[in-house]
Amino acid sequence: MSMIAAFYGGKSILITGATGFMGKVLMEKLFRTSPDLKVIYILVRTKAGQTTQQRVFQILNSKLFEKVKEVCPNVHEKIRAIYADLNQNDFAISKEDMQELLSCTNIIFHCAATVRFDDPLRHAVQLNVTATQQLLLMASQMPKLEAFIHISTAFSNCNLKHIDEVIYPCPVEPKKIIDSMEWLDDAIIDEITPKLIGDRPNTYTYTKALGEMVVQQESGNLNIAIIRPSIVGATWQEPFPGWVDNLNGPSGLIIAAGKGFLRSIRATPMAVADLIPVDTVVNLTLAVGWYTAVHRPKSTLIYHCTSGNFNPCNWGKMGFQVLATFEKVPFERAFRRPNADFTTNTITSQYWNAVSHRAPAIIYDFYLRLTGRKPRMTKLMNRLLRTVSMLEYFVNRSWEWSTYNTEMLMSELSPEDQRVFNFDVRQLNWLEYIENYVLGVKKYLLKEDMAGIPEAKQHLRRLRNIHYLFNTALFLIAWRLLIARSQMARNVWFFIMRFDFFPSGSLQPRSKV
Ligand SMILES: CCCCCCCCCCCCCCCCCCCCCCCCCCCC(=O)SCCNC(=O)CCNC(=O)[C@H](O)C(C)(C)COP(=O)(O)OP(=O)(O)OC[C@H]1O[C@@H](n2cnc3c(N)ncnc32)[C@H](O)[C@@H]1OP(=O)(O)O
Ligand SMILES: NC(=O)C1=CN([C@@H]2O[C@H](COP(=O)(O)OP(=O)(O)OC[C@H]3O[C@@H](n4cnc5c(N)ncnc54)[C@H](OP(=O)(O)O)[C@@H]3O)[C@@H](O)[C@H]2O)C=CC1
Repeated sequence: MSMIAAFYGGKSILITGATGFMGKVLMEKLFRTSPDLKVIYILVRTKAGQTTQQRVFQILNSKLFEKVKEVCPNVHEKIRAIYADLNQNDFAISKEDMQELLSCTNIIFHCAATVRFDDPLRHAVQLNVTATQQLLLMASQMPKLEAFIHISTAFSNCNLKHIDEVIYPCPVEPKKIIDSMEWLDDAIIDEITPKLIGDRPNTYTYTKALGEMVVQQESGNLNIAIIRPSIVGATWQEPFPGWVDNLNGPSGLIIAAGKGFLRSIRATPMAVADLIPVDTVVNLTLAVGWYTAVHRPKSTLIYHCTSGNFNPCNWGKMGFQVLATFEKVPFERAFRRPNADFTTNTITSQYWNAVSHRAPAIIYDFYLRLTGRKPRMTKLMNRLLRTVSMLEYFVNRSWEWSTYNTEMLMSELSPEDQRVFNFDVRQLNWLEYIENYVLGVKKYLLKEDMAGIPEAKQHLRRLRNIHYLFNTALFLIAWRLLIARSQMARNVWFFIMRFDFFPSGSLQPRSKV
């Protein structure tokens, strides 16, 4: 019997960010392994015209939850969606709901965050720092609370090369930052943002670091742990391989490369690609929840959930396998044949951006205009290049994360728990994982049917022929222009013709046998 699964039985669990990528997998695993849990409270806002209930309904009726419905048929009754907006005071939670949360919650998993790299500092602070502070305040009023698990990121200190399982202080105290956001206007905040984030690449990593400081400073008597995942990717094993539902991290780039938009990216092939499957992160999170509540460590423990030091894979190997998978299972209606490559310096990268990204987009838009349609490719390409430029920081560096606490926890688990809540990435086969990832992107993100593969292959063959035709035409035009203008080119041309059409040493045409 799994001790961890048994621990969550009968518990009331509060999850923030349950509608997000990681939150959904966390809920799924909890229901599947501990169907006798009492209730999962989730803080949900309304979005895209959907009420909180409609959002929950959609999640529970998705493919991800198919297995859950078999083991926990009354899952609808065990999930309690509470309207909340983490940007508001007291999260805009009603008094009754707040009362219930304060009096019943046993465990908190705080997953909600803004993960956008380009968020204005004010918004990123509000969600990643102030909301964390407010949630801690709520937690301190929960008499039954056994553990508070905060999800951070392994990149909160990406300005360092070697990162230990400790909290590194930022120069300006989070409280001062929170206060200043209240009275500074947006223009001034924008001006001071680069100074505040210092050598971090974006507001996301900076505010996640501030969030950790808040957790440390406001922990009081709470049992707290922090989990720092690296780049979270599709599921490895559970509930099935390859599940993914958003474009963050590599997923968006896999689509862009598979559809033929992305042809080149400035990346270091030998740099470690520290990807971690989302189900691995969730297994560690649940194990940490159990350990923190049961063993009550004296201080806040930080767990690195990374793959690099256990089972390293580099971007070169990963990119190669992504391309190999496109050969077997191409995406439908590609713009160009998938043929992306890595460049290692800024000048070649700019060259390829002009030749392989911007020029084809302009030509295609010209064609759209000629055929009376609205041009859109240049806009799309600009957006893609902006996204790529934001991710480049992470594909041109390697980091080392110490994993002492994660390894300690692994050794504390019973063999059954090590199996059910497996977070040992040494067992992960990267080539198989990447193949399933690409397949998952095709099935769950692009919603493409496997039956369409022959047609997709046919489309790629057509694109290849157009490519050859286009190149041949381009060559002939260039050559014709050259011959018209240069005597030397004419001489070379006649020299070649002579060899091709006349036997050596004679001026008689070669007989065609
Ligand atoms: C040696 C041999 C080599 C062999 C060959 C090599 C071949 C190469 C093959 C290449 C194949 C690719 C394989 C892998 C490549 C490497 C991948 C590298 C990824 C590295 C990621 C590192 C991130 C790690 C950071 C830390 C981790 C975390 O803690 S946080 C989680 C990560 N967070 C994010 O990823 C958020 C990023 N996103 C954003 O910040 C924003 O979305 C944005 C700024 C990127 C865009 O903002 P904008 O306002 O312009 O757009 P938005 O409204 O958000 O969306 C507009 C449209 O764009 C789509 N979109 C959104 N995000 C992405 C994305 N990440 N990629 C692509 N597209 C995206 C979005 O859906 C919108 O579309 P429409 O709705 O159609 O308009
Ligand atoms: N994905 C990754 O690669 C990594 C993620 N992490 C961390 O893991 C955690 C989960 O990330 P992930 O699941 O990928 O992120 P997602 O963007 O998929 O999910 C974010 C969640 O936060 C919720 N949220 C955002 N703003 C609000 C708000 N104002 N009120 C209520 N809820 C809000 C979102 O709700 P809604 O659906 O309404 O938008 C969503 O449920 C984050 O803390 C992130 O920093 C760490 C390392 C890597």
